[in-house]
Amino acid sequence: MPAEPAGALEVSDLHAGYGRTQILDGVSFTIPAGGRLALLGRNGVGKTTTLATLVGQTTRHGGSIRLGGVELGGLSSSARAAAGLGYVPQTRDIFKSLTVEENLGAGLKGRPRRALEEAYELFPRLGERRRNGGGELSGGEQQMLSVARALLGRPTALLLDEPLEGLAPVVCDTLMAALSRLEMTVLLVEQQVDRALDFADRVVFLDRGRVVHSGPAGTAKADAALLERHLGVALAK
Ligand SMILES: Nc1ncnc2c1ncn2[C@@H]1O[C@H](COP(=O)(O)OP(=O)(O)OP(=O)(O)O)[C@@H](O)[C@H]1O
Repeated sequence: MPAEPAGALEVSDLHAGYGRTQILDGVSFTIPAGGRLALLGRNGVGKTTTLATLVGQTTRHGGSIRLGGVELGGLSSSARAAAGLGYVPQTRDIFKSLTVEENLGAGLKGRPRRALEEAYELFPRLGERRRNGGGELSGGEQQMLSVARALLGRPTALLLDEPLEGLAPVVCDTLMAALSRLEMTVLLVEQQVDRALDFADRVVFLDRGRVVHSGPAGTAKADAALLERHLGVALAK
C-alpha cells in the first residue's frame, strides 16, 4: 500500500522535452494532498511542458512523478488519468460537434449519468446550455465545460493550464470562485499572476526549465522585486 495520501503529488528531478530536445532540466516540487500550487514564469520557460510531462504527453528523459505514492512515470496517459490525474489543457479540448451534455458524458468514465448533476451544480450555466453544441459556447462556457468534464472523472489532483486565457474579468471571477470550492490537489499555470497567487497556497517559478524559486504564494505576491525578477511584471496595487 502506498504510504502517501491520495492526491499528494511529488515531482522529482524531472528531465523532459520533445524527442531529443530537452526543455525541463531537473524540475522538482511537492504538493501535499489538497494543496494548491501556482506554477509561474515567463513565456516559453516550460510551464505547459511540465503539465504535459505529468500527463505523459512529452518525452521523459528522467525523474519521477508520484501521485499518492504511486509512480506514474512509466504509465500511459490513460493509466495516469485512471490513477487520479485530471488535466485541463490550454486548448480546451472539448468536442465542438457534440452537445454540452454529450461532452460531459465523455468524462463520466463509467460513472452513472446522474453524476452529470455535479457539473451543473458547479457551473449552473452549463445546465442551461446542456443541449447546445460545444461550438456554440462562449470562451468562458467552453472553459467551464473543459474543467467540469475533467472533474467528472473524480481526479485526486487537477492540472490546469491557463484556464483564464481570453476570458472577461467577470467570467474569470466565476471560474476562480468555482475552482476555490474544489477540495483536491491543484496545480495551476496562469498568466494572471495576482489571481493565481490569491488562489494558491504555494508558488513555484520556472526559468529555462528549472525551478528558480519556491515559497508561499502570499509572500511572493507582496514581493515586487521577486515578481519583477521572475516574471518581468509588477502587480498593480
Ligand atoms: N511540441 C513541441 N515541440 C518542440 N518544442 C516545443 C513544443 N512545445 C513547446 N516547445 C518548446 O518548449 C519550450 C517551453 O514551452 P512551454 O509551452 O512549455 O512554455 P510555457 O512556459 O508554457 O510558455 P507560455 O507561457 O508561452 O505558454 C519552448 O521553447 C517551446 O518552443
